[in-house]
Amino acid sequence: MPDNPMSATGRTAVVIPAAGRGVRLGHGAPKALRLLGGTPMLVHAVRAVARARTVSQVVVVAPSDAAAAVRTLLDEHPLPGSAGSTDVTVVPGGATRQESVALGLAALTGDIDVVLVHDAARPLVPVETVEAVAAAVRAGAPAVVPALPVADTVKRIAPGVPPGEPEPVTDTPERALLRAVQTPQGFDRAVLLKAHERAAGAPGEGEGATDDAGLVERLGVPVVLVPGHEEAFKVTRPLDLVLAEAVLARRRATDGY
Ligand SMILES: Nc1ccn([C@@H]2O[C@H](COP(=O)(O)OP(=O)(O)OP(=O)(O)O)[C@@H](O)[C@H]2O)c(=O)n1
Ligand SMILES: C[C@](O)(CO)[C@H](O)COP(=O)(O)O
Repeated sequence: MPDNPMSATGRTAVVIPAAGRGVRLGHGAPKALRLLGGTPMLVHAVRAVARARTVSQVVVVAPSDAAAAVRTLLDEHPLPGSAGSTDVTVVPGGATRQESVALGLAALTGDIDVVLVHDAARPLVPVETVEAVAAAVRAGAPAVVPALPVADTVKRIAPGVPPGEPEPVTDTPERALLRAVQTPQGFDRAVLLKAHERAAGAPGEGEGATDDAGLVERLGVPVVLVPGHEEAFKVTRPLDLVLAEAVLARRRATDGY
């Protein structure tokens, strides 16, 4: 039986780039292996996406020197309930997020036609967000991104200012037209593969793209936004970890999470 009623053929996979060092979070193990509520952040992220009924394969992209350790870690934390049937593959990552995602894409099984890319650093994404992104791709959008309005006013600055120098402002984009984007970002598999192949194919092609949708935009393929979720925030700096611990404690107390 297909994993989603909208698809007669393909299945949905999630690639989880987890090969970053977590420099901005500070010293310690690679960020994905840092504990959140006593459990590695990566385990939370895998559970979060595998909870989605539509997801049948998860590819974890591990730090290149820790792929075997990550495999062991995931075996020690089996997926609960019906998520237990999800196929979880581990591959070694690359030097950049973009390279790591490309390595994850190479490990997808042949029958996958919808791919979500989800940061291990967003361990608390609600299952509803994962399902909404996958459903929008299944409904025909080639690239779907969860996003939230921006709370701060954003300034653009001139490039090339040395660190420590005052940064000259060039303009103030209209805030109502800005969105902060999250993951999982969802794609038609062929579109995402083409975007990554183009980025890897020529020097400078993928430069400056900080997310996968940015690479797809460079192909001229339309990208659409769906509502993101405040709890899908990225654990980047130490204060984010404090917030993540608080959200997790609340879920455990109120939802039996
Ligand atoms: N070479 C890399 C770099 C990043 N990532 C992953 O991409 C996601 C988003 O990256 P980020 O939050 O920037 O993580 P880090 O690169 O670890 O953070 P930092 O820049 O502070 O070192 C994370 O899940 C991270 O593990 C990856 O798979 N491979
Ligand atoms: C993909 C992303 O999470 C979307 O907001 C973000 O661009 C990743 O940036 P990072 O600097 O690699 O954390």
